[in-house]
Amino acid sequence: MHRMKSYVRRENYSCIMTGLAVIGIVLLWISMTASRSESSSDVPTSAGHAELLSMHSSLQEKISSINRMLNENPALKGTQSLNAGIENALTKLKELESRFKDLEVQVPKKYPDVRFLNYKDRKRILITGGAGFVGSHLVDKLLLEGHEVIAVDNFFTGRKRNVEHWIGHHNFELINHDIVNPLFIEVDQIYHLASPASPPHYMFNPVKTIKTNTVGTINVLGLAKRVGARVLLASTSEVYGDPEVHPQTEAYWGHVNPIGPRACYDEAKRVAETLAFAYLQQEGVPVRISRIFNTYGPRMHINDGRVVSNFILQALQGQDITVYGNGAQTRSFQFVTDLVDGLVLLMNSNFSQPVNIGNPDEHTIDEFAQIIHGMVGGGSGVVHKAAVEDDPRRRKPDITRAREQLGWRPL
Ligand SMILES: O=c1ccn([C@@H]2O[C@H](COP(=O)(O)OP(=O)(O)O[C@H]3OC[C@@H](O)[C@H](O)[C@H]3O)[C@@H](O)[C@H]2O)c(=O)[nH]1
Repeated sequence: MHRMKSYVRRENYSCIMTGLAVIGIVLLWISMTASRSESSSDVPTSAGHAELLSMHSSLQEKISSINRMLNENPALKGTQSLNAGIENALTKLKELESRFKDLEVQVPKKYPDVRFLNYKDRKRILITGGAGFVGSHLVDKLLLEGHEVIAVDNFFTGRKRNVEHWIGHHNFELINHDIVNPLFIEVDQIYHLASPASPPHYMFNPVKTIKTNTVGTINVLGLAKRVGARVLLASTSEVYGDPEVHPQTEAYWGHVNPIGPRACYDEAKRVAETLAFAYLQQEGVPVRISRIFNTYGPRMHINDGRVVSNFILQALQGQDITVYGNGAQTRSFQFVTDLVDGLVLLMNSNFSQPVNIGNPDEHTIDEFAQIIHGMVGGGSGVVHKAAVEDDPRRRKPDITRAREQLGWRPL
């Protein structure tokens, strides 16, 4: 909950910061324009820069001469030569703006510092769904550790802005590709995360969700077989369905309605696990299977539709917090960087059985609504809406296996 508090504060803070940033950018632009003309001799010169500065000073001269003309003879206002002068100045101003844009692109980008790994330790790692909420945090971690990362995404729920801070970095590549189609690429490891994960998103196009998790998984496992890569499958706590065992251990087979609205995700992820095991047993592909429980953190989309972002958004906007059903259903939430640490530990372990990655700190959704309300404050009430069909009533991971096999637990 300590993590949750700082997350909520950060979300609140980021709204204010966005506004300040916009104002800042405008002020910065103005000050850059002014300071470049004032201190042209101090500015380091490149060909484009020097040209820009001379354009700028000639523009300034022109505007001063127009002003001089105006001051000396106000009767000139509206004459042909003055109009031509102003038009000329405006054209030059437009050119100047476009040169600024070009130069901005040329300014070398500052990237986060990445560790140096020698060629033996450095891996080429593919992340399907690499521009998504979890995928982008994994991109950060693996790049910072010094690996080469190729992120593949079809941008259905992923966003370029989640990884834009790495675009252009020599260790990073972003490919717009739908994993339902085969991919030919040489890699050492594959984190297979591609799939919508929020219930409203995966229910939006159930057939596509099934294809992504079945055909997409076959493509990933086939690729791993061809190039000898290791695969980590992002499975889910939803393979337990509406569980009759509590807390859920990996040995529990689950309780899923095969034709319910959640089946497109739950059953497709179950098939994905089956496929991973078949490729392990039949083809010897090294696989790792993570069963990911509810997760929250930065880069969750504002319209993600899951409970954490919905409640925070509603509370920030002073709207009623909408609890589906009676609010007695339970969940436990882990912070996204804990999850990503667990995924990397699992990938690099020798363990091929499924492993729960989640936080055992369980709360009812009603309690959770109160927690968010308490943190954000404001005038929101809590209202109960119709229950969601097949909504799991209790969910809490047993993480004994993760602790014993990986030495992992949420911080
Ligand atoms: O606005 C809301 C949203 C959700 N909820 C409730 O909050 C609980 C959690 O719902 P979420 O949509 O966040 O997530 P769910 O637990 O249903 O599914 C999630 O499970 C684990 C992951 O693998 C997936 O990311 C996702 O499928 C549910 O009981 C849901 O009915 C609300 O009461 N109000």
